[in-house]
Amino acid sequence: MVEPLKISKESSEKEVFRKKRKVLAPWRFQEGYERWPNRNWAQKLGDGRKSHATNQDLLNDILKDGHGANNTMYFECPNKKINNIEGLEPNYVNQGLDGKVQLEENLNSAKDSGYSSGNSTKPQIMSKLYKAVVTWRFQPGFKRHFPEEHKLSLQRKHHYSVQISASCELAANPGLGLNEFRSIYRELLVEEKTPQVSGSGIACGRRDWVAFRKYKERNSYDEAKKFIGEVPGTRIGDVFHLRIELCVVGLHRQYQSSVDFIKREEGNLAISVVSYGDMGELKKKNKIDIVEFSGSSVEASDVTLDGSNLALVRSLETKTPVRFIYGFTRYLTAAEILKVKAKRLNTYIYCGLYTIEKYWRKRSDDGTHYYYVFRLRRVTGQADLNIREILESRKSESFLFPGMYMEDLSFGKEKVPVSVVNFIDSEKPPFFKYITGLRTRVLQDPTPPDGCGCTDGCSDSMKCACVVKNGGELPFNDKGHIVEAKPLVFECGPACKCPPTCVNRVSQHGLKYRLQVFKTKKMGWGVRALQYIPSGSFVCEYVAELISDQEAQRRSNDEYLFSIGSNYYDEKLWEGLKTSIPALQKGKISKDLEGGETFTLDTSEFGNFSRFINHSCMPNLYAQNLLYDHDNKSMPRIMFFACENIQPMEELSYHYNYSVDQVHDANGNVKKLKCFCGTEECTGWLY
Ligand SMILES: C[S@@+](CC[C@H](N)C(=O)[O-])C[C@H]1O[C@@H](n2cnc3c(N)ncnc32)[C@H](O)[C@@H]1O
Repeated sequence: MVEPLKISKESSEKEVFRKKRKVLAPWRFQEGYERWPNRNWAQKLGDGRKSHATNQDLLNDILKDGHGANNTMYFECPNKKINNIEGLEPNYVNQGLDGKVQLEENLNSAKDSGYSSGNSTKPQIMSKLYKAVVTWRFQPGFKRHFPEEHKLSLQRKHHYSVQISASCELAANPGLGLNEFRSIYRELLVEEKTPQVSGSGIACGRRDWVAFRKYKERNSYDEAKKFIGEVPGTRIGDVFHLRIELCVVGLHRQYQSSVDFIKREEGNLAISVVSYGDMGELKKKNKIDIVEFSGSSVEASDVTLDGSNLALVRSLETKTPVRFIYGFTRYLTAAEILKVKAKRLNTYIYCGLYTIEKYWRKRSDDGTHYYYVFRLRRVTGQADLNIREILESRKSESFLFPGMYMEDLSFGKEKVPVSVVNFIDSEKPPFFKYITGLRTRVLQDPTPPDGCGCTDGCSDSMKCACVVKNGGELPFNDKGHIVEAKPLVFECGPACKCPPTCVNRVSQHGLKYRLQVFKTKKMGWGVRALQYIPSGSFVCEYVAELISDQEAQRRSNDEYLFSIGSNYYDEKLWEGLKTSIPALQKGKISKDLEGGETFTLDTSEFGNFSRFINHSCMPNLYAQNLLYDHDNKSMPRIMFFACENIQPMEELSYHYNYSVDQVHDANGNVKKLKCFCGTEECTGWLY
């Protein structure tokens, strides 16, 4: 038996403060149901923070309230056997971490750190506690809510301001418009299905068309605004990969026709042409001073000039300069097809202004029809252009093949692949071992949960033992959405007689939504939804290595620690919610919690994609304590449920629940980290 470790007054204050701050919020969420934050609760939290001038005040307050009575920290009991239970990673023992080695490791590190059984008041202890940098990590947290109308009005405001600034700047620099268009297009590229947009004459379903439609909706795009000669903001050598980009920047405003024109009283005047070249031929001669453009074909008997041919002839007659854009086609490799979701890639290069010198009628090779050929000469004095170099460097393609793309971060371990994209740079996600079940050596002797005996459904609150454990109410509705946040949810488990389809088995079936890990601009990697996720849906588990808090203190990387703790008994935190969970009623404190031992999940080395979910001050997920395969209440699983409807491409986030000025570095100095969640509610700091 390892003696309990008594800790210094200062550390016990910290411990108690930590417990006090583990807050779960009293909000309910159902599909489509939103509500304002519980003001009393928010007020209480605010008051709580303000009224405790020192931790000692807070400590006294808590002790008076009867909370935080377990101020004794226990040393991890090292010599218990390791159990494998369903859902837990089975091979941990095989990795050389058997109980004996661990016992020695613990004893050595205890000596190193100044810990010893029954004697922990040495000053070194605090430095060791500080060493792990945070006194508490991100935790099951709270969520402030805004009604849908409020969020919509925020979006509209945001949208409006984008529209204004974009259109003002666009006039001066059409390139800005191109960037915006490309980012819309890239977003569509990473979605698996192209959203359908109906509308006038646009062939729906093509990502480029859909992106253009969205771009036009956001900007005051004037299709009729056409330039003769140079187009402000464009330069010779500009490269494009989508025909529609030429429309966006104004070089060529015809979606499909190769000749763009301007209307004049005397008839249309050609102002730009897009000519498809043979890359092999061009690479050989690399000369663009004189080019030939094949106009539209005509019947053999027809000698009249009309349409685009006539417009080109008028430009010849009036010596109107014509913009010449060369188009080349490249067939993509299998890997590239995956990224661009097309078999060919066109490259359009703006070559400058040309004048049309002459034209003639030519018979097609098969002799069935005629077409007009126009010879164009490049206007002298324009910038040189090396088309070959542009095509060979493929630098311009980087916006389509940026950074990296990975089909499945889990390498088939998840039921639904989790893709990875990086449009910011070429960095790959940091290495970690992907696991889908908790990895642990601290979960010993798990009390097997009392299974229910239901064979005809688990919704009967009188009959189903698991429903009874949940206070007589099923935690999920008939769509499998959680009804409200609870201190702890019990799902049916391995010992239950009900089938896997049971209504009380929701989070144990793994991932079902398409999600994507992506590189954010300011917060490193993040996770986003690729499809709509209704409020209340189970999204994912924080799958990690489960370690004791003491072990967490020893770990040098604190970026991926999630303190699970146990806040079930803090009734104040559950005000307004039904907390009639029998196992959590006073007087029924289980043996798991008697010692007050608390645990942490660490995903720095082992974990799933949830390690990349960032913090937000206005999150769309919340962390729910949940048990199904064991009964140890000090080690609940952390399950993320959607606390609002999540739209495709929306970043997933939860509230890390840190407290400003409560995070310390190895020397005990307060550490600070700015928050970049960018929401209306942002407090500016993560901690
Ligand atoms: C669990 S990790 C989240 C994934 C992380 N972005 C990454 O690239 O691995 C937590 C770390 O992400 C960063 N982070 C998460 N949310 C943030 C936010 N709202 N603002 C700034 N940084 C954030 C911080 O560096 C934090 O320590």
